[in-house]
Amino acid sequence: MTMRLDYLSIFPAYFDVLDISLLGKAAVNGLVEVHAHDLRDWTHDRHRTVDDTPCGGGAGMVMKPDPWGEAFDEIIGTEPDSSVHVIFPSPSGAPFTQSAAQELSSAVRIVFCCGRYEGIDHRVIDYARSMWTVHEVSLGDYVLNGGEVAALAITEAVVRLVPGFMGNPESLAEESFSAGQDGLLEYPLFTRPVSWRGLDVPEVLMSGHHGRIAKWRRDESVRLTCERRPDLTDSDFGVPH
Ligand SMILES: N#Cc1c(-c2ccc3ccn(Cc4ccncc4)c3c2)n[nH]c1N
Repeated sequence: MTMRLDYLSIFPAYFDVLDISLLGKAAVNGLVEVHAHDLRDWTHDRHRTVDDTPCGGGAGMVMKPDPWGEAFDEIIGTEPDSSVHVIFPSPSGAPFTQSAAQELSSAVRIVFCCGRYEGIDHRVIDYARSMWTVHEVSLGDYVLNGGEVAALAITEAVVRLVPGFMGNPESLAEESFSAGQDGLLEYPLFTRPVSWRGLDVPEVLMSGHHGRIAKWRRDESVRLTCERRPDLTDSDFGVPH
């Protein structure tokens, strides 16, 4: 099954990068199909205007609904279809999580609506909700200038989970935030040389004792999670007091 990804933006060139690396390979393998669109193609004035002043006053500009609606009609269609997932990156969106990425990895179609300025006229989101499955999501508690970077990050998080994308799917199970990791942060990683600039690989990892190695890794995941992400520790994870 091919996942179709559409990107609506006034800077469609942001998505040229999707031709590179694994994502490019996935497109070649037919796993994903990428289409980037310039929202200004659905404007009709000489200046190709996509924004206007906010109703009720306030700073900045708001993206007009008309170009979005016409782009939706052409790109997605005019009939409701809950199998189409429409993603609006937004600073006021719900935090995007690994479980959301997991859910979206089985979608047949995802449309990213990348706003700029102060944001998109809310009626665009309301209209989209009446037609498709809509996700208003945020990457995190910091401010970006638009939705494109978020769309790229979400794309990578989702597509890497599509069956057949990763050469070794087993590696997914041990990553931070993966279900296989019990929601813990990933343990520290080491490779050769065993000694590097006076720094050595922990002896336990060279012991060949799989039980001890597994315990060290679990303990390190719990330690790191307690230190850096207490919000993820909804239990003691058997932390020794
Ligand atoms: N996802 C996500 C985001 C964004 C984001 C996303 C879309 C748009 C469209 C326009 N802007 C600029 C803007 C608008 C209003 N307030 C502040 C900045 C965006 C920011 N910022 N921070 C995140 N984690």
